[in-house]
Amino acid sequence: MSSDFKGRNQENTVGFRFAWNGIVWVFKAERNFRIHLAFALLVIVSAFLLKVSLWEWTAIMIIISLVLTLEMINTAMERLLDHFHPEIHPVIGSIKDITAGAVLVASISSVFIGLIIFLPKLFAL
Ligand SMILES: Nc1ncnc2c1ncn2[C@@H]1O[C@H](COP(=O)(O)OP(=O)(O)OP(=O)(O)O)[C@@H](O)[C@H]1O
Repeated sequence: MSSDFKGRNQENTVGFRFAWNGIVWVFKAERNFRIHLAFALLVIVSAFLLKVSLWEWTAIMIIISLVLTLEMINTAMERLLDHFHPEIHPVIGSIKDITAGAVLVASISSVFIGLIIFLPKLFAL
């Protein structure tokens, strides 16, 4: 194995560790993230039990990752704004409202996707 390859491999491992630390940080700090994650796990277990199709799995995984990703970006944005501009300002308020709104849009979509996939299966039980 070339030293260049080993070096790059090590860099990737370290980069992955930093990214993992970011996920752990949000998990510890953000109650909303923990709530979304708990719902995601519930949905994944239900999907296994109700034997959803491949396409239904795809929709579930896409919407779960979208909600969690947006929650992380929302948290990062809040920290960034609080760090660089701790004072009250309408523009800061609107940016925070917009990123929180993005999480809400994805969360509402996730509820609709959940109803579309799970309701017919629950009625068929
Ligand atoms: N510096 C500010 N200037 C103006 N409005 C602000 C400011 N900071 C927060 N706000 C308003 O308060 C709301 C909540 O902001 P905050 O930073 O407390 O988020 P949060 O309640 O921790 O959100 P989350 O529950 O997503 O973590 C924002 O959406 C915004 O409307």
